[in-house]
Amino acid sequence: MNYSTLQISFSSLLPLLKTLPNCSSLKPAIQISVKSASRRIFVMNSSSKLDSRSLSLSTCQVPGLEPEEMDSVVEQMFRRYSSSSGFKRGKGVAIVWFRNDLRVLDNEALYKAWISSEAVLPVYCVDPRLFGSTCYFGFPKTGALRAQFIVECLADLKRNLTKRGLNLLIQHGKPEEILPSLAKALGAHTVYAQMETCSEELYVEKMVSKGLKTVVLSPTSEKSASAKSSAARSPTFQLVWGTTMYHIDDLPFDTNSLPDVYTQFRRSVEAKCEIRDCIRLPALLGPPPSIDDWGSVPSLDKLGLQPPSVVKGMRFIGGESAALSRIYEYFWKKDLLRIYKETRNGMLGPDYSTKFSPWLASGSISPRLIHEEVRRYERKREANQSTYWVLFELIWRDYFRFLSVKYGNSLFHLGGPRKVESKWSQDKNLFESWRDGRTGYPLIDANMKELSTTGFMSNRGRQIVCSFLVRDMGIDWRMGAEWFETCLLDYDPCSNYGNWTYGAGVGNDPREDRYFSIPKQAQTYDPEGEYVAYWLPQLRMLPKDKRHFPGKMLYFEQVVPLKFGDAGRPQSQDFARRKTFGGKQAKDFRR
Ligand SMILES: Cc1cc2nc3c(=O)[nH]c(=O)nc-3n(C[C@H](O)[C@H](O)[C@H](O)COP(=O)(O)OP(=O)(O)OC[C@H]3O[C@@H](n4cnc5c(N)ncnc54)[C@H](O)[C@@H]3O)c2cc1C
Repeated sequence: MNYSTLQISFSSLLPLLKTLPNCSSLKPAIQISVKSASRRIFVMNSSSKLDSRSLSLSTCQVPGLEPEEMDSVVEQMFRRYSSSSGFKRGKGVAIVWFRNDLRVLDNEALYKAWISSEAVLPVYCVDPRLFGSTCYFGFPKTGALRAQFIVECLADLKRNLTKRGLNLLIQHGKPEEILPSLAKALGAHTVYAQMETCSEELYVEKMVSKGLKTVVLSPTSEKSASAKSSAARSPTFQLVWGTTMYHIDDLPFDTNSLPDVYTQFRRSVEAKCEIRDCIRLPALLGPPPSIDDWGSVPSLDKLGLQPPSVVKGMRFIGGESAALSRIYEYFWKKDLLRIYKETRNGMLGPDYSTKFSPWLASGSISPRLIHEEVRRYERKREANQSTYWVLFELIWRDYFRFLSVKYGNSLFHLGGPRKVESKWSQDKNLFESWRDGRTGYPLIDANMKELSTTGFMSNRGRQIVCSFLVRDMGIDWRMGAEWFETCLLDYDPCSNYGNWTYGAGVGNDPREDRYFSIPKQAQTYDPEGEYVAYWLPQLRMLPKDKRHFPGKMLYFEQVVPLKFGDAGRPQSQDFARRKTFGGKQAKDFRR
């Protein structure tokens, strides 16, 4: 029997849908999988037991809500996280430069811009450098899947700002050229933005700040906030902290003395800091200054990328509306928060973990809003280890962000924060077999195929493929980290490079140096081989206990002949490293 997946784009369906009643609020990215033999529409139900015979067909949308349900969730959430009280406002025009904070709710930069002015101009710059190449190995800096996700985030941000009486100006080019010229044209007194911590982003901030200093605002300009002052001045550049759950100013230590052990960090912040409430803005923020051309959300073609299509696995929808809907779906509708701690190490389907990371990385949702929702859930339903554990994981995210402040560029260097000297290979063939999912180890290959097909991989999968690349293959960990940078929807420099340095044993904490044995991981986390059979259909015909060890007959020859000892460790930990060492070392020039 032949199966096929039929992907129907929204634009091709739109003329037809418009003729139907009650379809005015349909959203893009509707994906329908059709089982061609029976014409039965198959939509993967994440909470049902996954049947690997049908799994080759299934694509599921995250969040899995219907458009009407999503609209009503977003409306409710916007009401809950907005303020009804009056605010005293400033004068003139302020600009908000959106970067990795593509949201309206709990956005302090937007709040400060609004409160300090009579008119706010929200701006996003499509910076060509984000679509260049990675630093050492020249992979695409932003792969098509993440680009698509960001484009959807921008479309949603524009919609949500418009609903609040504002709009989003989208311009193509470098922020250091766009923002000063906008500030000059509008006489804006301040440019607000969310603060970043890694050097590529800091470099752009520095250039923006330099550019703004060259702008001279006329003291008599009515648009200027300080019209009363007689001295000519430049627009101010104000950076606002906003990426973490705990605010950097509330930490009980200076970031230079951040504990090097996660547990010490966590215990200390839990005991001594409060998580701030979300910032609440009124429902109406407009009108914005008058702009002739607001620009449009870029197409993937315009970014020089092929539009991707997710034919299997999870298809994440970008934007704040989708993020709020996912919280509702995961916490309230499916009640999965209650069991997160037991399910979080899964690998298959949308519901074993929250899947918040792509929205957190793009800033479509703030961790503080997730925190408030967890507390609300605890009050309304129950507090248990699972509700706590989501916060526990978000503290890991905070920790990697603060570590990037403490350790700076060493996070990207071969020796990592501890400047560990070890020899790595850059064997192209080995690396490509890992990247393309051709190592001959189903658990590795399935995970790598999921990554390139969907832009997502579970935390369990990430730890396993990282360990395999660096410990079994002995490959330069930065090759893996840069490939993740290309592919991940949730790519975040701090979490990505922080986790890779841990995986490679060069992180700040020497005790975080773990080897993941493939047989043991397979037995514990995919005992029936469902996950590998989903991504590698050729394994489906095998009995479940053979799917992880198919031998050469059905599968690629294994590229690294591991000799597993009793504990599932290779007999010599340095086996692969010695065998493959000899590749050219990359020059350590990153960032
Ligand atoms: C090699 C490697 C690379 C990684 N690269 C990234 C990355 O670029 N961006 C990214 O967001 N995460 C990264 N992670 C962390 C983690 O794998 C993902 O955050 C998680 O899988 C996302 O799925 P989720 O949202 O369902 O997580 P959940 O299990 O539901 O956790 C909730 C949230 O906690 C945070 N979190 C959980 N685990 C971690 C962790 N180990 N480090 C930092 N934050 C964590 C995430 O924000 C996540 O959304 C990486 C992990 C490894 C081992």
